[in-house]
Amino acid sequence: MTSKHIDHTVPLIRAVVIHPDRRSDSPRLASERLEEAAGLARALDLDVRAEEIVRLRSTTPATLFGSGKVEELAALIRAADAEAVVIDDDLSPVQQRNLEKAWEVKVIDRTGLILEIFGRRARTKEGRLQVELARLDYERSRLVRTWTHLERQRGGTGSTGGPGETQIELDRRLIADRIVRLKAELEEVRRTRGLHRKARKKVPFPSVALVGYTNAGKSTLFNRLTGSEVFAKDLLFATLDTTQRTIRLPQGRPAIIADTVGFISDLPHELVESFRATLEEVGEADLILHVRDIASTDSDAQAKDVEAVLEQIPTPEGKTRRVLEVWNKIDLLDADVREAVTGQAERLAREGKAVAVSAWTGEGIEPLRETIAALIDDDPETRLTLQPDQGEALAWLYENGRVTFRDTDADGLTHMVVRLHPSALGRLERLYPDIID
Ligand SMILES: Nc1nc2c(ncn2[C@@H]2O[C@H](COP(=O)(O)OP(=O)(O)OP(=O)(O)O)[C@@H](O)[C@H]2O)c(=O)[nH]1
Ligand SMILES: [Mg+2]
Repeated sequence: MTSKHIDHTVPLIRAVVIHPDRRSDSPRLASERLEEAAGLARALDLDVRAEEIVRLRSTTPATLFGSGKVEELAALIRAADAEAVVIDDDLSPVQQRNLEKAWEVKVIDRTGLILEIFGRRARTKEGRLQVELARLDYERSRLVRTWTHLERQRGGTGSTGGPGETQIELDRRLIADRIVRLKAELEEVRRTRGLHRKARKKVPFPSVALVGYTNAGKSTLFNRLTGSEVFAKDLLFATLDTTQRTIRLPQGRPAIIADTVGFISDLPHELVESFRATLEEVGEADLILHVRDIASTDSDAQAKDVEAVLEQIPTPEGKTRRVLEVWNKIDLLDADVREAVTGQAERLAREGKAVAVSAWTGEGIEPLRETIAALIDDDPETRLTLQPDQGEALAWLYENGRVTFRDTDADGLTHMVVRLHPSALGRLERLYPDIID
């Protein structure tokens, strides 16, 4: 008899990933999409044994694929000795259950997969609540057992059959109750965070938000710009929670920079909804850095997806949205392509539209910092006159603004022109009202 103490490592769940190719609805290459789906599966620690693209000319309501295809895939699934199948599409609860029955494996669809990944990655209280809410929303509509059940059941007693009617009703009520409680809790967390945000607004620093497709290199760039070590990995949705740091831009000007959750095509609406608060924060940034993996063959389609999400985020009143594209990973490009890309970026950089960098090697980071500084440095100039004894105000101005002119006249009066963020100007008016011309 083997002792259960010998092996503590849980073997990875063996899986097959299937991308139903509908062709008409997306210009993306099916192979790119399949690769991405496999990446998502691996992000959930699945052992991807086989990957398959299935052309879908029409959909079968009961099983998505036609019966011949279902059988064909059954053979593939058996050959791979798979325990789970990922369908890179939305499945109705009925389709999901029928496929599970036909293949005798756990079946998970794209939304379910993304929700599971988010569930594992969430670290902050708000992140966890957001994901939990999104997951309940998804579950409510289908009432199927979630992934975690499968993991718990592994090696267990096996299936006990579908839940009965009363069980489903009970589940439904439990979910509804839980949603109400979660919403209240989330509201409370956000309320306190809202207060924090207001407190932060008093800091006269412009804010920069990093956004982009998952795996584009946001966290790597964040680390490069801030000298910190946020978790960055070749893993889809490595980052879920927003991290903020203060950076010094050229001329010593400070800015707050935020790393955020990545986007993906067909982001489940449940998630967009529950991450609304995070996205709203992005909308409030003075500058959005759209980080793109320029070496990916899917780069343009990814950019369009990100832009589509950005469009849904409201811009606060009186603010114009400013987006700078950061073309990342140029180190991965072949010399000739790279030259063309950097040349194009240089032309766009003059208009403050794009900068080509490698967050990995550091190439292009200095020009990026300068472009960021130039873009957020459009604070109005304020003319000031300081009395000889106002050294404290002088220090304050250097600390909180950018001095563009300073001259002391024969009477000892110091005349200055200082660029000040509106909130800094507000503070200045309260602190030293007499020095503004
Ligand atoms: N070669 C190369 N790899 C890079 C570069 N920037 C990032 N990477 C790699 O790309 C992968 C993803 O990087 P992350 O910084 O985690 O990407 P992210 O956008 O934060 O991803 P999520 O948080 O998952 O949305 C990691 O393996 C990085 O090492 C780059 O400039 N060049
Ligand atoms: Mg990240």
